[in-house]
Amino acid sequence: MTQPDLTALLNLHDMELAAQARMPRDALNYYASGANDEHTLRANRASYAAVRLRPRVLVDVSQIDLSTEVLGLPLSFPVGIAPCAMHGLVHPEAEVATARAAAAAGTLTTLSTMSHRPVEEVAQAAGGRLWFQLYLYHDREVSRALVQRAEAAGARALVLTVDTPILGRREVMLRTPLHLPPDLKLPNVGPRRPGSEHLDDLNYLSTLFDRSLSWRDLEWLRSVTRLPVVLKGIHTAEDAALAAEHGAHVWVSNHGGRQLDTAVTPLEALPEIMQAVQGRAEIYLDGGITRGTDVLKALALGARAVFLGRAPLYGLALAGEAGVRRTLDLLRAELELAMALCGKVRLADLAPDLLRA
Ligand SMILES: Cc1cc2nc3c(=O)[nH]c(=O)nc-3n(C[C@H](O)[C@H](O)[C@H](O)COP(=O)(O)O)c2cc1C
Ligand SMILES: CCCCC(=O)C(=O)O
Repeated sequence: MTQPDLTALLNLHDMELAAQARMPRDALNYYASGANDEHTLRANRASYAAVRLRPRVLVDVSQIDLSTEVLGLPLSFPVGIAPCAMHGLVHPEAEVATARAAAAAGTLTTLSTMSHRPVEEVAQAAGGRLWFQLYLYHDREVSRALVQRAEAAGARALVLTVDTPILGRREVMLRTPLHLPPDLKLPNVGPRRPGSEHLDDLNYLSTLFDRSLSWRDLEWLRSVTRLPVVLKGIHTAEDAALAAEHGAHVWVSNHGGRQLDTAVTPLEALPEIMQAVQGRAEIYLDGGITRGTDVLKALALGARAVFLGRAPLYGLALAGEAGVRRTLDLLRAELELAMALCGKVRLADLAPDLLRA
């Protein structure tokens, strides 16, 4: 297929529609779907639109600084890439292209355990701008080896996903199951189905995850790594407080509406979480971000940075590294414009008073 004219795609919605028109049906279903009735999937996006801004005027906005830091890593703007499985379904360079684009944009990628490229190769492409997402296996020795590989490769944090003891019920995928190409291996995944040459389906993969995972296992994780730990999939003040007590950072997320349908949206959950954590941990957020004003609202409520799940995948499907770069550049430009129109010149100026109560 010919390369699309990226300059004609003016925003992340345009990118999404253009990508969807080119993607194989089963991959599209896998990327786009949410759980059950997809209420949370839709609500994630709608919750940004429902919040109104209170812009200030007559502020000198001739210089706008979008830079920040996450766990000590400087970012050129507060938007990173969330871990998504299997980038190879839509582009041969897979996670390597995504990591290169993020690094070139001065931000970071979170590599999924379920990636098509090995963590060592992606770490090299990411030039140090890499976090590693962990699904914990029943077999702790397999997980220990994976954690140590990620650490040795140069990942700067471990993102333990805590909202997926069992895969959510994505009914679109039950109707059209994802065909996992046997030639695409998952090089960070340990055990294979006995007697099988390849990892055949998502539900089988999810049976490798340890459903008994609990707060106690954080001690174990600490015993095998010195990297900072971020818990991804926190929805409540109670769990955010526990995360902080366990010395972990907090990634507010409902897994892009793919796990528990009708779960609270990240923007709704953020205020109680900020209140509970009281600065003891860094707070990030993902889910439904497609506009610069979405980023602005999450930061105004206290998130240090936000992450994109599906949007970079659509960029990747369209044009590999250049497509992911376009996704990030569009959002950066929108954020800068939104800051200017709100009379804000640095991220530290963003506070809840920017939003109508
Ligand atoms: C196709 C796909 C695969 C995903 N794979 C993972 C994964 O392997 N690990 C994980 O923690 N989250 C995974 N997620 C969830 C994302 O990290 C993120 O939480 C979510 O996509 C954010 O919502 P957004 O897509 O609306 O930006 C996946 C999401 C999608 C869409
Ligand atoms: C078993 C793979 C899970 C990947 C994932 O987290 C998702 O599809 O949302």
